[in-house]
Amino acid sequence: MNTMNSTKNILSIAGSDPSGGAGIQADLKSIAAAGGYGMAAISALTAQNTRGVRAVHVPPAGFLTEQLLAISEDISIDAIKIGMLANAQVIDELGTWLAQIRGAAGTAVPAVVLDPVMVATSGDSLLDAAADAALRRLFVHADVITPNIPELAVLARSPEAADWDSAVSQARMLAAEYDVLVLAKGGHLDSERCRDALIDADGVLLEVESRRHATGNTHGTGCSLSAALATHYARTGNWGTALRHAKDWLSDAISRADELSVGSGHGPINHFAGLWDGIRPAQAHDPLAQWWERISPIRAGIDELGFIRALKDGSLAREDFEDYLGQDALYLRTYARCMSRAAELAPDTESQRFWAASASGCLEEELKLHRGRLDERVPEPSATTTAYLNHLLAASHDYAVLAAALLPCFWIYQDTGTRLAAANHEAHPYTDWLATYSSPEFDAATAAAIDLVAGVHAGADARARAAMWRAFEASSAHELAFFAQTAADAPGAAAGPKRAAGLGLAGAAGHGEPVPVR
Ligand SMILES: Nc1ncnc2c1ncn2[C@@H]1O[C@H](COP(=O)(O)OP(=O)(O)OP(=O)(O)O)[C@@H](O)[C@H]1O
Ligand SMILES: Cc1ncc(COP(=O)(O)O)c(N)n1
Repeated sequence: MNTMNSTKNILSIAGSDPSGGAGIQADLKSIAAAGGYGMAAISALTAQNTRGVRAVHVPPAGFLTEQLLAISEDISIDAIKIGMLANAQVIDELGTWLAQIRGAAGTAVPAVVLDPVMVATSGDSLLDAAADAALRRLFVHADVITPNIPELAVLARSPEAADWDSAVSQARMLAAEYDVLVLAKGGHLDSERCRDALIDADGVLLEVESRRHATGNTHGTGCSLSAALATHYARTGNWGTALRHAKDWLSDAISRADELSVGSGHGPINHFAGLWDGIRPAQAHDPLAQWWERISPIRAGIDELGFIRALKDGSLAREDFEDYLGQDALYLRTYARCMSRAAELAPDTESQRFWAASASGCLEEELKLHRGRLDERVPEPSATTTAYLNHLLAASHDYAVLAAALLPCFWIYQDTGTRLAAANHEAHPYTDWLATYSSPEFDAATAAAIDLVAGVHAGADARARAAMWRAFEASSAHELAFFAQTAADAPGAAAGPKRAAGLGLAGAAGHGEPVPVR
């Protein structure tokens, strides 16, 4: 028994998301991030990841009651967050338990935030269509309900709100019908700012807003917001204050979602970004690890390319592979020149040797591989290849910037190659190519290049560091565009070597005149 603890006990009643981004997993993280003690009673099991929901298993509804009673007979509950409920039976079991604990004499009544989860971000249904009436019966036990725009429309029996004013008026109707506070959320609207408002029958009580962060990693934002709201309410006793805290934290967690690297679909938000700043000083002081995290959307984009997937499973058309190798051969010639230039500019012998050896190795080994496959045919450089090479040549005036610009070719190839190599086998049509980029020698060269750039970064001033990051990021975007330039990813593009990536990679493709590559 713990009597000295003023920490609030928060119970999440929700579904499980094994990938950790939504459901009880998101709730427990959000509760902890908000300073609460988290508990979880599981209403349903999902098999899902960042790409979608594959299956749902709902345990017998009575077992939810078993879990709830085990908690409420022992532990004082300060607030409850309710999420996915799956079907009417589960909802009714929960309603019975809520009526019991909210009506019990002599105990404090826990606040209840109900997130009426109906459909996942991926579009998969998480609530039986027949459960609508049961869900509405549950509202009597809730203090706040937090529907998103489509859920609000279903509950208000109206067409989906296309603007904020319509969302507010639907929320107001709902608040009046069920005598409950409604948190209207603008995440699904097509607006620059993300507005949310706490609304009762008379109108808006409080509106909060944040910048709309440019990320696809918003899986579980609704779960996280409602769990944080319940926790902050238990701590402060004020819905307005609780919403302000929850929204500020959520906005930060969304803005730093891309620092995580979880899955290739809609990834989770970064629940502990603020906390980790304090307890992961090594990470915070490892700038190259931060660069690597910051380009995670680019890396995810490469993994998703049709070219990479076809290369992995061996289904890539030979013509596409040869188109790619042709561009790569052109690229490597100038890349080797740029490494020679880095050797020339290098401030110490060791760095000079590294770049010179890499330039030589690049010409000997990689062009040998290409010649074997390309039969000495050398194509014209594509606009995408040209743009990447122009970027490297433009960086060649400054050693620090050039070193940073050269790094993604090592690092991204090594990283992508490691995953491609896992699919390699003797009969793979591109087996020698896959083997080259996943060799221990290439791993060692990549590690040496990272160390070398980290050393340059450590000795650079703030301005030079910013320029290094920009060069690294731009090269990474060029890597993505380079991989994306085959027919596998640009089916509508004109055939031939000039086809540019059709992926909206503005700034990374199609600029400038061809560079002298020979
Ligand atoms: N890109 C974004 N940038 C900033 N805030 C966002 C973004 N997307 C959503 N939000 C915020 O996240 C919260 C949840 O919003 P949303 O309307 O998407 O609910 P939801 O659909 O229930 O969430 P989800 O289904 O993604 O878990 C709201 O506070 C919303 O304003
Ligand atoms: C178990 C569970 N609960 C809720 C959601 C909704 O979250 P999102 O809309 O972000 O997919 C989910 N996907 N899984």
